[in-house]
Amino acid sequence: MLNLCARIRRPLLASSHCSFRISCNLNTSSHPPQVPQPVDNECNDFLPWLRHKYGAEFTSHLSIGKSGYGRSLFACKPIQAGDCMLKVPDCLELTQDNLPPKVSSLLGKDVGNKAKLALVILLHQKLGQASEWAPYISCLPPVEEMHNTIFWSDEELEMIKPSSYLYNETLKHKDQVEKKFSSIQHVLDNFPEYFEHVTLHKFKHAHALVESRAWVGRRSATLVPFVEFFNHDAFSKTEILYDDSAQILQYIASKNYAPGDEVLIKYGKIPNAELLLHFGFTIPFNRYNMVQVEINLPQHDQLREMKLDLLNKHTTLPLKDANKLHSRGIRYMVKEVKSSSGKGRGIPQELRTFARVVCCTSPKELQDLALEATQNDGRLTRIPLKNRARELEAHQFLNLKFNNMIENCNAALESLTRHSSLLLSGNNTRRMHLARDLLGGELHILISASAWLKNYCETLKD
Ligand SMILES: C[S@@+](CC[C@H](N)C(=O)[O-])C[C@H]1O[C@@H](n2cnc3c(N)ncnc32)[C@H](O)[C@@H]1O
Repeated sequence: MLNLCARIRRPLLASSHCSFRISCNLNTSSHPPQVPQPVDNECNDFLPWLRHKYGAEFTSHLSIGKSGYGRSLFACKPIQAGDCMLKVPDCLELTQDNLPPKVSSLLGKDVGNKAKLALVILLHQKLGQASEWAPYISCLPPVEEMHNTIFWSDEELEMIKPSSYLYNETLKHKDQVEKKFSSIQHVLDNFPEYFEHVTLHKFKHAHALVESRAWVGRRSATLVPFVEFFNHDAFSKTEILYDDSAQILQYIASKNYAPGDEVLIKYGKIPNAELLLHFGFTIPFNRYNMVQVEINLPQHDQLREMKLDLLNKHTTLPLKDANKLHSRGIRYMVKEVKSSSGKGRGIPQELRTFARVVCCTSPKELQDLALEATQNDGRLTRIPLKNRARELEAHQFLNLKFNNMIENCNAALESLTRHSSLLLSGNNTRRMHLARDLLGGELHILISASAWLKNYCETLKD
């Protein structure tokens, strides 16, 4: 997996799950909502079920309604900053432990938490009204309402091709889910009473439900009815704390809410590519966006081996496996560069190092770089190349790369605009907007990086 994924490895909703004691002023008396909530008739059975199962106080501060993001949680009475809006005991979780032991025992060690939780969903779907979780299971969105890129057709995926990270991750993800399905096939066959008619398509749906709704529990992935109706706001400061001794998750308001206000939480610092992959949505002007830049050492470069060797010895890049570089190039994640004349934060130092090495034309230059690295902290080209012409060339090389990406992105966005009138189905239109949001965000980053590089090159010409 790329760094991007590793860093925010919580496609399951990020829970703080920290050991923390806090005194809460959760009022345990049951109040009916003081203001009408946006109506959600499909949840008619769910709230009474929830209150019956977990007590009326569970929903004393928040209630379910409809928002522009699907179902959402709304304040049903005034909430002050610092109030505990919701207390969730461990017992409210649906986990892999809900699989019958005879099913679990047949699952191989290679079957992960998410696949197991997907099986839990499938099992309860099959049980229908006989399942004690039926009111909750029936509230889960159907596949037609999900836009995670794993569900996009080849044609739809073409729209996001210039976003090489998302495009490649989607293909990888599809492949992984298919492999997971193969690894549980024998279990599905063995227990038709639970899993009859479970197809790859149904498994993908259940798996995507887990990815977009489950929390990383202390032991495994967990689904938490009601809690999963929190939608994402990158600016939300709602605190999520875990009281170890009481084994209760607590949601602490960071601001005041009036009855009827939508209450959102922050899933994490998630760029649009990840939001689209795991949750099926994007946010405009997402400040966590990143673009993947993929570059390679030209095959015809006579100094290629020497350059590879140098990069392997003196960088902390994903260069450990030089074969990877041979075949696929190196991938860097680039963020927005805030100021075209500032320090260039956002263009990774390693990317500039790579460009400086690529542009060397003699063994002597490479040896000098190696010497400089050993004389300093062991890392390559921490300072600009002494040879200004070469420094200029390296950054022009990079800028060329960025400009090509800008062109591709622009062309894709133009094509989306041109074809928008031809797209008739609802999903297509929605996905086209998502693709536009994604590419628009990436274009913004590429332009900012290119502006910085252009400016830097100008300073070298002075
Ligand atoms: C954990 S669920 C939240 C409840 C969900 N809205 C529902 O109707 O069940 C996550 C899903 O909600 C939607 N969602 C959450 N935050 C969103 C946002 N800021 N913009 C658009 N969709 C959002 C996405 O479909 C996402 O996969």
